Amino acid sequence: MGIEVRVEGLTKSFGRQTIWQDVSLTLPAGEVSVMLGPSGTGKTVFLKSLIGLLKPEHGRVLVDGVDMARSPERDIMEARKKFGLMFQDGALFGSMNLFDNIAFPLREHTRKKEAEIRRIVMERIELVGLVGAEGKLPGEISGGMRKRAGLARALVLDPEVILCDEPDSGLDPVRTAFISQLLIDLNTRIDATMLIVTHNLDIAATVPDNMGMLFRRELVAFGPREVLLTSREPVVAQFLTASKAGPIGMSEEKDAATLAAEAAAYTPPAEPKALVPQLEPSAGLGERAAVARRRERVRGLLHTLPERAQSAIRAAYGWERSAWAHHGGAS
Ligand SMILES: Nc1ncnc2c1ncn2[C@@H]1O[C@H](COP(=O)(O)OP(=O)(O)OP(=O)(O)O)[C@@H](O)[C@H]1O
Repeated sequence: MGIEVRVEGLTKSFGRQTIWQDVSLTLPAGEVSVMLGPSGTGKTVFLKSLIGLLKPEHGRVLVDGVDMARSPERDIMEARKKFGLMFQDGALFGSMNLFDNIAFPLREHTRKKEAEIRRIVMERIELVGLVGAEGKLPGEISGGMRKRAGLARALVLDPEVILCDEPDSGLDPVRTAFISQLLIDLNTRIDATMLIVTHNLDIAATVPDNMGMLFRRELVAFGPREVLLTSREPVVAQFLTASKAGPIGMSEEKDAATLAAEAAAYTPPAEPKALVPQLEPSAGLGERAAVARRRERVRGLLHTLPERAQSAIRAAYGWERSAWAHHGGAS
């Protein structure tokens, strides 16, 4: 099973530019989470901070007892092996065929024999549906295939946490739907903790157990998917309905007063988008282990959530409000 990643009070700046500040959240073990946010809000910087490639000035990122921001570099390197990273463009070596690209981390970081490497690589190639393409160069395949190859490479070291940076970028809606299904199936098969950074509203609505949003140097919210999907917070509602009206504009450099005035003047649409069900694993894979764990976790924190989110969660799990009130918990 995947491991929990705990982020506490994280602040990252480049020179005098604060990217985000005081970000706290926990990626629950084995669950799928999505981080949304307009362009340039520091989502990629956040992913890099989680694995210790960038060093935030304040706060901690706790992974199995190691602080990825401040522990000795040797411990960070060791903890980084628990992560699998899927970059936007697949980050494949153009001169290597897919097999060698996917085998690369095994050859670089382990002393495994070639026969064992072949077994692992072919298993991952099958997992992402690329059997037959292993001899091709990245330049000879489609963007969607490159992403799947990037995902296969992220999987060879059996990661406990998988970070995906915009798995949909450059893909058409159909291929995006396939990659969404692949991510859910992957979570079903290996039960890893997953964080997906994306702008894609379909992925946001159908893939994650949990969702967060970065905007204007803050984490606007993070929690069970129902919290954001039912939110009336202007920034969240505008983003999730892809509306032009609201505090998010083309300009990245509005001042605080303009932003506050726009947020105050913004009325969220009368009805938020209807909640669509989360994707189920493909036939034959069984249920995600995360589902039962999440149900219990959410049961425990239900009373702390906004009323709209509570209603949506009760409806999704079939928890009766009256039973909840009478027995102090749902059955
Ligand atoms: N190494 C760096 N040095 C200085 N500034 C950086 C560095 N890396 C990122 N930034 C700045 O941090 C900000 C956030 O960048 P980031 O790529 O994380 O945004 P994002 O939310 O992932 O955007 P997008 O959705 O467009 O990919 C940008 O203003 C970028 O210029």
